[in-house]
Amino acid sequence: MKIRVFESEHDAGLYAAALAERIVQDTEHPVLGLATGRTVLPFYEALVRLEHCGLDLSRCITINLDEYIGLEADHPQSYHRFMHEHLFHHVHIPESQIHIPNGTALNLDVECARYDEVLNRHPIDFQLLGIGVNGHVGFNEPNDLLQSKTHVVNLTPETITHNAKFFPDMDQVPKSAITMGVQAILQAKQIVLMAFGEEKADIVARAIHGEVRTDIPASILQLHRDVTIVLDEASARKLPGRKYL
Ligand SMILES: N[C@@H]1[C@@H](O)[C@H](O)[C@@H](COP(=O)(O)O)O[C@@H]1O
Repeated sequence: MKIRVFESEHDAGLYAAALAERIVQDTEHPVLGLATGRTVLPFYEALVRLEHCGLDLSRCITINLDEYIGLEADHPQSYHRFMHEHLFHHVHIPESQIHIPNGTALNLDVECARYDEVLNRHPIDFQLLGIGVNGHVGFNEPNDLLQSKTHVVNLTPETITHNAKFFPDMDQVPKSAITMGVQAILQAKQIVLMAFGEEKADIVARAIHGEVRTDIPASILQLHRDVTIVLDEASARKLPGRKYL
């Protein structure tokens, strides 16, 4: 695992986007596995700037990690909306090359199988990840086991509470989601996990340096041969050898 610590989220985003840029330039039909969340915003800002400076993203196929169940695509908190607002509206990736799970599919089992087909056709070259404060990646929540395939997941009370601040009241906070499983994540050629802020310091240290455990899903990344962890000082402060700020 490579660990890179930056002074600002902006610089971290530039670095992570430069890693994606290299893959995009070197691959005929690059497949980008994409994530949502506040943490990855500097990555998308940097990627949009790179495109404006000439990087050709039109050959990219994008596959998002997850989506809430029950939110329409245009709901302000849907991951569809997030991705269009922060990336797809600003770059030239054809809509037909964009893949996000459909959280309003009538048959969610069929939707999960459809998504796995997409993943089989397009193995991921570059997988961007954030990390939940409980160690989840995508919405692979802490559990006794980790599911390999795309699946429906009941969000943990911790995740629901964490998300509540984005919704007007508790009733509207999604309680379940569709998420890619750990197989497609681990099969990505290269993985970049970003984390910022004091609240992630503990889980980052446990995921990177602790045991590989299903109750810390991100720890499974220790098994992958090409993972870069992109941090700021605050999220890195509990890593061995770093001074407390
Ligand atoms: N499903 C997403 C994850 O993919 C993301 O990593 C996490 C962290 O979000 P943030 O970056 O806002 O802390 O949020 C959600 O739970």
